[in-house]
Amino acid sequence: MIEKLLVGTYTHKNSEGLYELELDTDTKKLQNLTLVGRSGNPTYLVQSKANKVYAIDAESADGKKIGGLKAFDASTRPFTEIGKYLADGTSPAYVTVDEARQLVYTANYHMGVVTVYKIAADGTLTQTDQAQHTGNGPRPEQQDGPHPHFADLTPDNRIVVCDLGNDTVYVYDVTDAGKLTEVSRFSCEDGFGPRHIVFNPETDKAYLAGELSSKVSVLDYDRQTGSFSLDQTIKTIPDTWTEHNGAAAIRITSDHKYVYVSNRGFNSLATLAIQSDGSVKLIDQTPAEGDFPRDFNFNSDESFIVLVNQNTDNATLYSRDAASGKLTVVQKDVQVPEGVCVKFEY
Ligand SMILES: O=C1O[C@H](COP(=O)(O)O)[C@@H](O)[C@H](O)[C@H]1O
Repeated sequence: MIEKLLVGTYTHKNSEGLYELELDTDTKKLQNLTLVGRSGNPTYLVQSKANKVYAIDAESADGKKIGGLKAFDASTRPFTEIGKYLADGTSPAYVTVDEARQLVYTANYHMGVVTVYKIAADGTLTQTDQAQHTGNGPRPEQQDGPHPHFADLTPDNRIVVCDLGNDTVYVYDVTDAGKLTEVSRFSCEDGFGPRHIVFNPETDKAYLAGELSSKVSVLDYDRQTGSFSLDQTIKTIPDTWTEHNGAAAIRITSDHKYVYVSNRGFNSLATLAIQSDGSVKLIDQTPAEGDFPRDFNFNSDESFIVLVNQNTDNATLYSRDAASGKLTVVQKDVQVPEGVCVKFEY
């Protein structure tokens, strides 16, 4: 069977935007890398059920940076651009679609804002709200101000935002019209650097990746109050690793047995087994087969993982044993320029 996936990239070197790759699950091979959409630094992307793709876009006008989103109709090859939503300043780091409310959320790391857009019937966007974060953290270089890195849905359809810059996880209510109201704030330990979060919607346990600390915290999400409390925190790298590491993507399997985290520095995928009480145990580290694995994702039945290494311009394909969680490298050195986001297509 052929499954298709989209790769978001930086366009600092040889990349020109958004790429499509095929995974042949019979031959266990990634193949046919194709440029499908031109965009500046499309570091994150999302495909809607209506087959539109919203990707980060960074451009410049009159020598100044402008950043935001590009919208594409993904039913053609290459994609057809249907809209561009740019504002002064640096581009966001994350984008997602809220299908139920027909909204799009972005988290802008550099500008410290969360932005909401309404999706029109033709897939184009209109901005409906923006929340400006404030504050900072103890690490002067990376926590000089607020840096929202992630904005996505909770299991009960609120919005959770991970702010790496001020060590805070925010929960917002959102109306169908796309207006935000803050519900709660969870403070991480100093210097944790919350980056991305995933949930088990059956237990309302949340697994929060800390980029700056190379840690995962297990949180309890309370639907009554829309707030988090802390259960457990563990490292995603060995205590003996003293060089730089930044935890990046975190993904949970649909059977809620395993969480995987990419380690940029200690170039690996950490496998965390979820115990019966929802806590996690670090059981394995599988080499990334490249440098700076910023993102990875599962194919449809989660028997494979595709990972992209930003600095070595390559993707690695793993087969995954669902029972043990074990990953086996089946292909490496697949050329993908400056890959930073991996999304399998519907
Ligand atoms: O993971 C990271 O993301 C931030 C935000 O990405 P950007 O493309 O919006 O700059 C990045 O600055 C940081 O270096 C990196 O570790």
